[in-house]
Amino acid sequence: MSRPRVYMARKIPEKIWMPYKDQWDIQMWPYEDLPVSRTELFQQLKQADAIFTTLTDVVDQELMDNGKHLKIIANMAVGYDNIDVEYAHKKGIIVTNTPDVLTESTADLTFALLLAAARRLVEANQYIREDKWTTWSPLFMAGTDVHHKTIGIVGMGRIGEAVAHRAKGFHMNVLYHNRRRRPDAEKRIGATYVPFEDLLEQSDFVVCMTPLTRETEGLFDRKAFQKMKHTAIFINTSRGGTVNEQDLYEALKEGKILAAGLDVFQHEPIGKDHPLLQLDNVTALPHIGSATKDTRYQMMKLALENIELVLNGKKPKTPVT
Ligand SMILES: NC(=O)C1=CN([C@@H]2O[C@H](COP(=O)(O)OP(=O)(O)OC[C@H]3O[C@@H](n4cnc5c(N)ncnc54)[C@H](OP(=O)(O)O)[C@@H]3O)[C@@H](O)[C@H]2O)C=CC1
Ligand SMILES: O=CC(=O)O
Repeated sequence: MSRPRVYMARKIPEKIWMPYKDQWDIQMWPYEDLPVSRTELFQQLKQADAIFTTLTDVVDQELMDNGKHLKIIANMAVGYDNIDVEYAHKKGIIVTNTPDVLTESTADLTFALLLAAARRLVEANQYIREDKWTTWSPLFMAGTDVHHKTIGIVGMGRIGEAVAHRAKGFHMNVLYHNRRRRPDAEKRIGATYVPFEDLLEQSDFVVCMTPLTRETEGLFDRKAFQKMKHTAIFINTSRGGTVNEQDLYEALKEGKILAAGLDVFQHEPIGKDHPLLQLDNVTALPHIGSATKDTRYQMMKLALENIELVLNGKKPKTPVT
């Protein structure tokens, strides 16, 4: 009997896929630091029973129509906005993601970014490297306090709640907004549910932690930034598409808000000429929310476990429904 064909759209360490090498006919894109080309993915899909994707791989109708044997798309990410899930389901293709295993690492990074933006860590580091440090002075690199301030989390899901736990450690007042209230999380954390506009008006730190959907696309626009305090700091570790970047640029430039910490951008990767990088009050990271070795290995393993289950006719651990 022929082995199922599994296409890995990104090179991952051998130790992760080795356990499957006798069960599957594994084909792999040969580069770790370069996304698979669309042409290659299109070709590979003709024969693949399963594909392992990352968030850089757009899997749309045209590609799926080419996947005559395709049973599962296993995305190595909790977000799945790169995949047309509705169409996959119509065709009976299972889509899986990697929730939970990355929650704590992403919350750590989100809070680190919040601290870095508030206390101007990157700017200060750059200052010393450029040999500009001459003396201590009373308001030199003076930032914003985090402790005892109000944090507003838009998207109080798995990662949002983990961020809230960290905020509590800093004695912060936690507000949140979701489409649905979460009384369980309110009790666990001591968080308060508020309408979106109230969250914007009352928060010292506004953190976006929603998935990118039709509803959240461009959620943070001129109107939203205008509602925020002039002293507010905006943090985004969800997806760049939730923000209108032109509006954010103007809000930061005109002092409508104080600063931003961004791990994600509308079109990634961005280059050094990106308008937001011209502003000192932006702390920017290259989409590294879940980037610890342990977490990334767990994400890869979970994606492969999902493939194994589906190819063996079983339910995957973490299906996207
Ligand atoms: N920067 C990085 O490297 C990483 C980024 N991410 C991003 O973080 C996102 C969240 O992950 P995770 O916490 O696991 O996901 P969850 O699904 O657990 O949480 C998402 C939350 O967003 C809320 N939400 C959805 N739509 C809206 C809306 N229109 N308005 C307000 N709230 C909304 C949901 O509540 P409700 O349905 O009630 O509205 C839910 O509570 C991922 O989708 C991904 O895009 C994740 C990991 C790493
Ligand atoms: O952005 C990362 C993810 O897992 O989603």
